[in-house]
Amino acid sequence: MRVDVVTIFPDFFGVLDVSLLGKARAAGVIEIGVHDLRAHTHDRHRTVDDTPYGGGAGMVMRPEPWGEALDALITDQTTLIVPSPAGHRFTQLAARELAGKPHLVFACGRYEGIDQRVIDHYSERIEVRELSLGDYVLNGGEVAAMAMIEAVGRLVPGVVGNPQSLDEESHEDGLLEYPSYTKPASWRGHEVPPILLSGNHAAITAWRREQQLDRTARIRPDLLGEQ
Ligand SMILES: Nc1cc(-c2ccc3ccn(Cc4ccc(CN5CCCCC5)cc4)c3c2)n[nH]1
Repeated sequence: MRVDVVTIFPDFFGVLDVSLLGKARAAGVIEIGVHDLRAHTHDRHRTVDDTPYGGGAGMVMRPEPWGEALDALITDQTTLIVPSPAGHRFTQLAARELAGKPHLVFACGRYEGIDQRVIDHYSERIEVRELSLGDYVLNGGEVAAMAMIEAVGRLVPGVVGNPQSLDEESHEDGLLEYPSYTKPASWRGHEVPPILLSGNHAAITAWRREQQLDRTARIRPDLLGEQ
């Protein structure tokens, strides 16, 4: 898989070299390119924003630099992802879908967002997904893109050491995960649930499923309704 990111803060993505994805990059499983949007401006002040038509607070990102930057990256194999507070909710299902794509390009906006015509233009040519990380407003798309790149990247075969662990984690089966414990068996008066020390794997599996259902009902009843 190849991932390209366009942003006015390219240094923000330096951390990808040290995280789990750093190993994936080194292994050649994932290629990540980070591109400075300002390299596609041609005025003295390298302007990427301007005032909104129709008035309103803040500034909007100009379409021309985006068009030049994205034209240099996009092919018919590309899925363009535009983080946005007004996007579809990014979920584990979306992460799984995106993990199967050959090429992702993340357009990280700032200010009050990107001129809508950029999304409209590329939607005529390739798959474009406006995706929200959650119901809160960030200052730009970079944090959202970083989260999405990590959630997607870890699902790409060869990135995570133990693929089975991916099957047992939260949201993979639509439920929250069961609680986990490790040594010591007793810690500050807190004991590990005895079932987990029993060696009875059928009973342990049943207990873990019950914990998933109980936790999901308590903490995320919406997930049960959506199933
Ligand atoms: N899940 C999530 C993703 C983001 C996200 C993603 C990308 C960008 C690019 C810019 N921002 C900041 C911002 C601030 C305020 C608004 C609202 N404003 C209302 C009036 C009309 C204009 C727009 C929109 C964008 C971004 C924020 N936040 N949260």
